[in-house]
Amino acid sequence: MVMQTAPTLEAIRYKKGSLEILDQLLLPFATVFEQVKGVEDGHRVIKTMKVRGAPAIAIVAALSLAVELHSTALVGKLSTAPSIQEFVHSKLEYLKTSRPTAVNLFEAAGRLDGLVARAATVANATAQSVASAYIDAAEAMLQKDIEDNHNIGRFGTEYVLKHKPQTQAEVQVLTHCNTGSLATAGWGTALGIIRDLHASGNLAHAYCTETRPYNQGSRLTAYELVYENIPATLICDDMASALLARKPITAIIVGADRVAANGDTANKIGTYQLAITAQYHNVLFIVAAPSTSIDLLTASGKDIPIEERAAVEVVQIRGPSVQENASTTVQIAAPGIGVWNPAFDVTPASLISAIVTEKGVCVKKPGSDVFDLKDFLS
Ligand SMILES: CSC[C@H]1O[C@H](OP(=O)(O)O)[C@H](O)[C@@H]1O
Repeated sequence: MVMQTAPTLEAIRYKKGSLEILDQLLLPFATVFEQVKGVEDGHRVIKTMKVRGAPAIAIVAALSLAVELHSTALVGKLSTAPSIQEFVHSKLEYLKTSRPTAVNLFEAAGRLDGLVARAATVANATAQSVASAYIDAAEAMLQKDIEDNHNIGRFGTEYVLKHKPQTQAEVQVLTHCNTGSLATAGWGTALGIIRDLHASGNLAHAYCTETRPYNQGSRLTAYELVYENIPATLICDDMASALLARKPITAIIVGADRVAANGDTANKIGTYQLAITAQYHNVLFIVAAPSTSIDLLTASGKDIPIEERAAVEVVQIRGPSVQENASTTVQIAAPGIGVWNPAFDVTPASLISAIVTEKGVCVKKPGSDVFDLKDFLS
């Protein structure tokens, strides 16, 4: 473990052969980076949510295998192109079992698997050439994600400014969960739009929800907003409708873990009720995600697998520990109570105003209740 004293919003640190992730279980109480030495570590830090957020999960999974492949000992052991290909395939299959809902992990695994299969069949392919092809592609994901996020920010800002009510001189937004630098390679998706609105002088105020049970809002998004000096206020999840009734909120902007072909969107639990209240209050409801979050093979939201997590996340709450660089949990529910803890819900396309990606903004065709994402991506 590498201890850090200065706060940082860099959640993934990579250089060839070395990967470190910021342990998000300890934020905002301590900034501690943990080494990810290979696929076993990668799977564990994703499953335990030391790293989380759909794009970050995919990147850390891919880089954990890059680190393992970089080990010359391994390429020495697996001396042929087909043996490396089989090794990569089995490791990617294993990484896919870490968390089920965010499709970015499955998209990255499928793409890298195909790339390695092709690299293994070219003339004169060697173990080293196949390993290098994988490593180069995994490394490219870091830069591509940051570029995509900046484009999402730009397109999202344009959309909000074009569609905000004439009566609102200033933009005020509400966001849910954490979709910022901590959930991506950097900048963020929904939080990237909020950053862009702020950087371009168009944001009057941002509100973020606590996001129970895991508190990505109060622990992570609030931390990022404070760090960036963005004028912001934290609310409890059950205050959202009151906020929309009392304040001139321009838009609710959220991320996505998986967007079905018709636009139904799986995102952090609580997103669905925010979309309902947005429609009731005639507030824009915007989903922001890279195109890798769009799953054209899943027709609608009813086919999206929803992760259910452990009861401890609901009956306990995380706080600072007396011990430096640590956090602890406190029981907040009556012992013995039953718990249901779905990590995500599905917001129907009909409640979503626009889906903002790095390729542009997808809206519904006039008279339609759903999006045509196949057409949008073609
Ligand atoms: C840009 S990240 C998308 C997504 O990831 C979060 O889930 P989790 O913290 O459980 O990994 C949340 O649903 C965000 O909107």
